[in-house]
Formats: sequence, structure tokens, C-alpha cells
Amino acid sequence: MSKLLPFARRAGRSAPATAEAGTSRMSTSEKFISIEGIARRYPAPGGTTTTIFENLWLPMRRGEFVCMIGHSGCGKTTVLNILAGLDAPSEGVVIVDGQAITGTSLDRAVIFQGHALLPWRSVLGNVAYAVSSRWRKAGRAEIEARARKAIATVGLAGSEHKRPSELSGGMKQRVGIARALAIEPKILLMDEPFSALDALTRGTLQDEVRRICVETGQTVFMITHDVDEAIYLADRIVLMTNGPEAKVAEIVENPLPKARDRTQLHHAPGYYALRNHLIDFLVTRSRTLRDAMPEGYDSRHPPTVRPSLSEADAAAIAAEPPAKRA
Ligand SMILES: Nc1ncnc2c1ncn2[C@@H]1O[C@H](COP(=O)(O)OP(=O)(O)OP(=O)(O)O)[C@@H](O)[C@H]1O
Repeated sequence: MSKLLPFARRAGRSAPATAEAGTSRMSTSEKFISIEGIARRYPAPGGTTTTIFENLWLPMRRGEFVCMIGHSGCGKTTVLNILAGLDAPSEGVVIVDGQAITGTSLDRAVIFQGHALLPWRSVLGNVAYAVSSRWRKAGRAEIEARARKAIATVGLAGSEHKRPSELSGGMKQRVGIARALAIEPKILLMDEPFSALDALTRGTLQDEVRRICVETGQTVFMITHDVDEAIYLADRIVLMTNGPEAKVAEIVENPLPKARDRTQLHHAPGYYALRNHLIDFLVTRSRTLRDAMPEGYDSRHPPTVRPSLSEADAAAIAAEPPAKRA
């Protein structure tokens, strides 16, 4: 407890988080995924059109974990569906690994909030089914070996022959993750994958997903409403203004070290500045920015923000003995 106190004190007396804004542009060769000027519009009553979002630009590096946060209705799932190839933009294009997306692909696996497992198949059967659709010519032994490996990766070894009705919500979600991983996708797309789980299971699965993504160098785009989940998992956090006509307000770079421990996050310098910045955005700025973006806003290059410590906090940390900072 005593170790917690200096940080708790700092959190309490911190000035509002300052943010270093800038536009850290990604070079063309760095862009593994490139969302380029996409819009999604739907017909509305009276022959009009509703624009959910427009002129949305977002590049992602290979191996990056990007979370998107924004209020309900700003179009997060629509963006994910477009990345998956399940929906098409009304304007603009998404380029993955140099190719424009024209439909679904086994290179882009989706993990939904609901598990969508085949109820009549066992855990092994569900995962093997996905494996066989990826490697159509593979023999039974190879398919089973690949499926078993993915099942073991998510900690379900020993449950291969259980049916979905015999599994808890967390176990079902693990099967969903195993099924996605088993096809060795280039990109993992996750739509609030843990939101229906209890806090304990959610934490465990966040740990597993983080470990797997770090180990495999997976590129991930994930939607979440959970600020702490985004801080733990993401390298960058995309903040959407409220819809309709939502925009990428800013892209927040996570200043926390890549080697993170969920239970120790609140000790990390910069944690409270980042958390306060995200919450402040959701509480007020997501609305005010929808109504008026700052002068000079360029939707092609939304501001990149790196919430930083207040000067007082930075000085306090610098003054601490190194052992205390660890
Ligand atoms: N087929 C459709 N026809 C008309 N409007 C649609 C259609 N699909 C989605 N929308 C609208 O598009 C908007 C964005 O939906 P979307 O599900 O992408 O939002 P979201 O940010 O993911 O929301 P949530 O956080 O609640 O999941 C919503 O206002 C929704 O009503």
C-alpha cells in the first residue's frame, strides 16, 4: 500500500493532463492498413441522406494494436465491418498490404461480442471447421493439430470435446479467439470482445489476448467502451467525435511501455494523464469537437496526442530514487 501512495497523491494533485499535440505522419512503406477518406451514408426519410462519418483517414502499422473509442452511434462497428469487408464505404477505400479491400478475406478475422459458435460442434470441431476453410487441401491430422494448438494457446486444452452449451461465457469467448487465431490471419478485428464478461474473466482474457498479440506480432483493430482496457491493450487510441458526421478527433499515442502489467498500470508515470485525457474526451470533448473542430483541423492528418505528465509530476518522479520508480 505504501508503494501506491506517492502515485495516488500525484494523481490527486495533478494539473489537468497536458497534451503534446502534433501530426506524426506515417510513411507509405509503414502503412500496413490504410483507411483513406472513407464515408458511410444511409438513406434517410424524405429522400435525404444520413452521414454516419465521412472523410475518415487512419493508417496502421504492421503489428500495431489500435483501439477505437467513441460514443454509441459514431460508427465504430461500421468502420470495423468495412475493414472486415462485410460492409462497403459509400466513398473512399481501405488498403491492406497494398491491396484495396473488395470483400471478406481469411486474412482478416473478426471476433464479435457474441461468440457465434456452432452449437452442435465441439470446441475442437468449431476451431477445426475454421482451419479447414483456410487450408482446404489439408489432411485431417494437420487440421486437428492446428486446431489443438490454437485451443491450447487460449488455455482450453482438455476442453476440446465439450460442446458450447457446456462452456462458460469466458470459455466460449476463448473458443472464438482460438477460431480466429487458428486461421493465422494478418489482422484481428475485435468488436467489444470482452464487454459481456464478468470483470475477472475479462481481465484474464485481456491478459491472454495481449500475450498472444505481443508473441505473434498480430495487427489488431479493436472497438471498446472501456478506457482501462484501451490503456492496457493499445499502442494508439483513436478518438471519434459523436455522430452523426463523426470524425477522428485525435489519435492518442499510449506513452506507457510496451511491457505492461495490468495490475501495476496505475503505478506507471503517465497513466493518470492518459486516463484523464480519455475520460475528459468522452465526457465533454467528443461533443464539443463534433460541433466545432479546432481551426486548422485536417481530417487527413488528425492531431496525434501524447498526454504527458504535469510539470510537477514529472519533477516528482525525477526526484525519486530509481528503486522507487521501478
Ligand atoms: N443499415 C443501416 N441503415 C441505416 N442506419 C444504419 C444502418 N446500420 C447502422 N446504421 C446507423 O449507423 C450509425 C452507426 O452505427 P454503428 O453500429 O457503426 O455505431 P457504433 O459507434 O458502433 O455504436 P455502438 O457503440 O452502439 O455499437 C448508427 O446511428 C446506426 O443507427
